[in-house]
Amino acid sequence: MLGFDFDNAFVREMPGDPETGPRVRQVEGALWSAVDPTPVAAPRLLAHSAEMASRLGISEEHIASPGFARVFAGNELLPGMQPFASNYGGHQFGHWAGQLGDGRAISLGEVVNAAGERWELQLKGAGPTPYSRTADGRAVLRSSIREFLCSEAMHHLGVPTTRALSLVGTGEMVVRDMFYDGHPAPEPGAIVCRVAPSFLRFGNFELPASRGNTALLRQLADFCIRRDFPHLGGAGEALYGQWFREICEHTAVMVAHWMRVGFVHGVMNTDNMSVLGLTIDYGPYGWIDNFDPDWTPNTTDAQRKRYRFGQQASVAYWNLGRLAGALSPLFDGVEALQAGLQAYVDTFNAADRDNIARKLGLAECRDDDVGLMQALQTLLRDGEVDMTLFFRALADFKPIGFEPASFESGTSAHGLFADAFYDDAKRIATAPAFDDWFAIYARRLREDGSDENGPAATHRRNRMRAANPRYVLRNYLAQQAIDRASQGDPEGVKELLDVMRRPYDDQPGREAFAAKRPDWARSRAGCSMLSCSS
Ligand SMILES: Nc1ncnc2c1ncn2[C@@H]1O[C@H](COP(=O)(O)OP(=O)(O)OP(=O)(O)O)[C@@H](O)[C@H]1O
Ligand SMILES: [Mg+2]
Repeated sequence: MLGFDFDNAFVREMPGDPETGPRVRQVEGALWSAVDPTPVAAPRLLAHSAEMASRLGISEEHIASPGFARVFAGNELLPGMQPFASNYGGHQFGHWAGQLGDGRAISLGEVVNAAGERWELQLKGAGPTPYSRTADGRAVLRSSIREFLCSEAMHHLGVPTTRALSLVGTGEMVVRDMFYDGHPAPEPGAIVCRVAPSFLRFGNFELPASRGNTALLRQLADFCIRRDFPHLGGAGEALYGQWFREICEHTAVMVAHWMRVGFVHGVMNTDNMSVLGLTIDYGPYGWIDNFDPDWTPNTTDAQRKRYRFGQQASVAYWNLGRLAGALSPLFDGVEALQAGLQAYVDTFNAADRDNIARKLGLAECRDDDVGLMQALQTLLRDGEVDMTLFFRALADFKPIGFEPASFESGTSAHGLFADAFYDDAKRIATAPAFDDWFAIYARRLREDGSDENGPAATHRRNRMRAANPRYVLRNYLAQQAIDRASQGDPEGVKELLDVMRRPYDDQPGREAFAAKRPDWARSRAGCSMLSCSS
């Protein structure tokens, strides 16, 4: 019926909790607990990803049937499904938090599709588990819409990510104190089915390590290598070393993509870091509007801004350090772990340079170009310039015949970028500095042999447009879709998803989705500030 078989390797091969059901508890010596989703009152499919469905071999006809909504609300299990919550710990905001685990995520099973790909299906918001602690195991519609949309938007942007298959309304209300200010209120509930080859997180390894259970740690590491890194060869420490190195490299590539597209994860705790280097846990994330490396959308982190945009590469390194510590019982010395961390640095730097070359339209990134990008970023920050609009427009900059001062006087370059500024006074104040920068940039492009309208310029523009998206999931766009869905109309979610399917293409008639943040959204909840309460 669904066109796939289940092959539940994790629960088959890894030790599980002897107790089943959702009683809250510490679970020692086991990596997962069997627990069923709690049925909901009135499942209703609000949106789905056609790409993910077809990848799994699920037909559109099946998606439209009531059975689909029931299964992906957790009301019905298909043959072969073995629901479980996984047991993990984590460092939250720099501190070891002990056992956390899937408190509201319940995996249904591992699918192997017709192409032989393995995809784990996981419901987020499916009800209480042994790891729910004091919370309810549910998720609200607004946060589920955000997770659903961003998972797919990131995929289409080329950023490694967990995917989303479906968004199902539960027909039940969930009480949340959105700003932790003593005003709890009921909100509609929803469940996302997310999909990934593996949901293993750094925290899955940290927890057995923190309890001194090296045998369990080793069992999990061996399993992860076997299932999720089958291409790695060798044995023993050499194999573990290669594996850790790949985790580091994948993490570096992921964060470099975040920096390229202006994504701020918002809560990079080690329990939210995937060993496959997939973006996971779309909670209080946000997108950069005006370029500001110090910005974080997460209101819980507003004071220290640990997870601000410009800090993400360092935080990922710190997180990998925690993972290295957890894995250290598998190693005699520290060299292999240190080499892995160094591989993170090297991979990130190489990816960052690649970003510079592609975003600026250079054939390659020379040492001086790193400074050129840094100077530009300072200007973008000082001038309060929209990151997405600016880089997109940069492809149309004409280096030949560019005269300094034209930026200020309103000809040439200026016209291209005028729309990217949020503040007129700042635009005027930074105009001379932008002029200087464009003069250097124009010279640099001419050195690269860019012609005005010939094939070299076309090639450069196409390359830039493939690195600098026209459409990103701006915070206010997601909020508008949420507002509509909260009134009972999910069409806004579907339309936004459709726009985000082709983020690098100009889509005539959809200019509004590329518009910079409107004034009303500057300080509105959900648009520039996101609560962890989800
Ligand atoms: N409503 C909830 N009910 C039960 N547990 C929750 C709830 N919200 C969060 N948790 C748990 O709190 C911990 C940290 O939460 P965090 O916000 O990082 O994750 P999350 O958004 O629930 O999910 P994930 O990381 O699976 O995407 C996790 O163990 C998570 O399962
Ligand atoms: Mg989480």
